[in-house]
Amino acid sequence: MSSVEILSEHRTFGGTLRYCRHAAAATGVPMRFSLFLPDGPGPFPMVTWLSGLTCTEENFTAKANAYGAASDLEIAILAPDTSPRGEGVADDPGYDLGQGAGFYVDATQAPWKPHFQMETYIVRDLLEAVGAAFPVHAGRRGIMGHSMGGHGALTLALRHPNLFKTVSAFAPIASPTRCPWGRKAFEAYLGADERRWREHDAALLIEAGVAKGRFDDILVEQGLADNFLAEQLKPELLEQAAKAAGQKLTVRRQPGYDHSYFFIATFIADHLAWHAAKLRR
Ligand SMILES: N[C@@H](CCC(=O)N[C@@H](CSC=O)C(=O)NCC(=O)O)C(=O)O
Repeated sequence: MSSVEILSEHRTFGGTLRYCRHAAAATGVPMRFSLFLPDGPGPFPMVTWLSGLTCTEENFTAKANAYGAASDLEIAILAPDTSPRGEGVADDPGYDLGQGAGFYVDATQAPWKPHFQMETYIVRDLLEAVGAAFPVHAGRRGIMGHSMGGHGALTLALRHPNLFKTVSAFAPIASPTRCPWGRKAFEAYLGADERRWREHDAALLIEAGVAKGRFDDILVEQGLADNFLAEQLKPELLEQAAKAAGQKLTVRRQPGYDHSYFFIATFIADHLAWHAAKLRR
């Protein structure tokens, strides 16, 4: 179990936002995360937010406008970095691979394998470290994310039964095996055998019935002015998969909204309320 170092602490919306660092066995390098806790003894239900390409643990804290709602709803929000970082950690000149683009999978291929173990990092090291250091409820966890992080939220929830009770996503990469961002990352991290890719594809997992009996609904928010919608995101693939599997999935399409945190900030309170209501049951 790793200990958590608090790097800074900020009062906000009647709660406390902390930036933290801890040693993580999976990635082999120190990892950073942010955690918002409402005031009070807890233990609080906790929603984990997974950010998208190019993000750190700071994009959500600065831009999502989430903490007023989180305070009112008395839920914690955990937001990790999107990859291992630092000297000695592999990288790529592209914004969509390497540092800042971990895709929430465990890499099996060189040069990524030694540190890019983001799935195990999130579901084991991060949740254990936060659970040991802060008053959060292990049985009341939700997960959500944006774009690459929407793919991460959906696939981690689907692949790890009993870890998360609720899952939602903003403009998620619905089917990474069928879009350029996903295909590039999966080939690099998981290798050329596309059968391994399918295990990390939210639409294919839903179609295979993995969500049935576990999630009474899955909520997806999608802006219709999102530049990445047609080529990278494809929410219709989630809808087709859910229909085929008899899984309830709600896609809310929002005219005029783009891919940015302005879109996220507009609808984050709705998602937090949706998670909070289910996590309280
Ligand atoms: N820089 C790239 C696009 C990068 C981008 O849009 N990143 C999004 C997530 S995209 C999918 O995972 C993001 O959240 N950026 C951070 C922010 O604060 O907005 C390009 O130029 O196309």
